[in-house]
Amino acid sequence: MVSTKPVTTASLKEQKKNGEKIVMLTAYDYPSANLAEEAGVDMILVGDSLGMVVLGYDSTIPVTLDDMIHHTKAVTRGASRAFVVTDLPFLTYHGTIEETLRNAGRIMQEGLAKAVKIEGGAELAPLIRRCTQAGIPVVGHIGLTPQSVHQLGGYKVQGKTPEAAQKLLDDAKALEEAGVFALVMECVPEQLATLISKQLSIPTIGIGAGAGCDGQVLVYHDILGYGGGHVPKFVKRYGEAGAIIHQAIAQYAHEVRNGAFPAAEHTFTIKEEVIGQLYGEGVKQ
Ligand SMILES: Nc1nc(=O)c2c([nH]1)NC[C@@H]1CN(c3ccc(C(=O)N[C@@H](CCC(=O)O)C(=O)O)cc3)CN21
Ligand SMILES: CC(C)C(=O)C(=O)O
Ligand SMILES: [Mg+2]
Repeated sequence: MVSTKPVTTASLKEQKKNGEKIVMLTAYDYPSANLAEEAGVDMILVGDSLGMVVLGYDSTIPVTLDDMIHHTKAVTRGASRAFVVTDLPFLTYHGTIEETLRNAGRIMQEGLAKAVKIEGGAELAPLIRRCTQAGIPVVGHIGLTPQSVHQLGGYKVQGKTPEAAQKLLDDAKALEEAGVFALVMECVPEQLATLISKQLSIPTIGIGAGAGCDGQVLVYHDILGYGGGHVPKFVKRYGEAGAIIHQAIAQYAHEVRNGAFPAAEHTFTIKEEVIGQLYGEGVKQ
């Protein structure tokens, strides 16, 4: 039985304490948020992956704050129980703290998200403190951070060397200490993500980080088999929505062309005498 109580930062922490896995899924619009909510996900992420998944860019870098607000508005109209988190996009949290607060504030005031997510490690600690002091809940994101793809040299697994693994552990602890209420770990080896999850008291949410995290997140279109592009190895497909949609559109096109659509039940009529009168008056056909 899926609970109907709204998810909160406190209930998420409780889930970790009780060993109940946290389910997070991205959504980018009203119908996807509705479906995610009805299916009982705990958290919805309005990810900047929307740039690649629904806007057709080849990275998350072109995504703007206005794009994120636009999609967040649609998602929050479709979700009431699930906890909605929105990504701060590329370069919207690297200026002054005042600018960052204004940007995060717009996500919450205009988009009505309950929290923001930012990519990066210990260097973000002062910023996170200021956000949480201002009442803005923050989710951290370490490991593969797609906004740095051109520095990382591609979408690759992170934390494989002893130094890189130690840095991820140090970053995770620094982010917890700075006040993030949850931490996303992307493309991190399972043993390392498990160790980090055990050492933190806040929930960890993995994507390509193995089964030892406190929760999992995946991209909506990836689990549904809906959408083109490269699908990462960590994705499991739970549906074939793309194939279903393709088949339906092809059938529609076929029936328009052969006249099977529209049929009588899709058609409006008026009384014969009304149209007869018009014909009688010589209406042009
Ligand atoms: N549709 C979609 N799903 C995602 O999960 C996703 C996006 N888009 N866009 C933003 C980021 C980019 N992500 C990605 C993209 C590619 C790989 C990838 O190809 N990884 C390699 C692993 C390479 C290695 O072994 O180091 C793979 O084979 O999966 C991983 C994460 C995750 N995010
Ligand atoms: C893949 C998840 C963690 C994300 O940041 C996104 O969807 O943008
Ligand atoms: Mg993202």
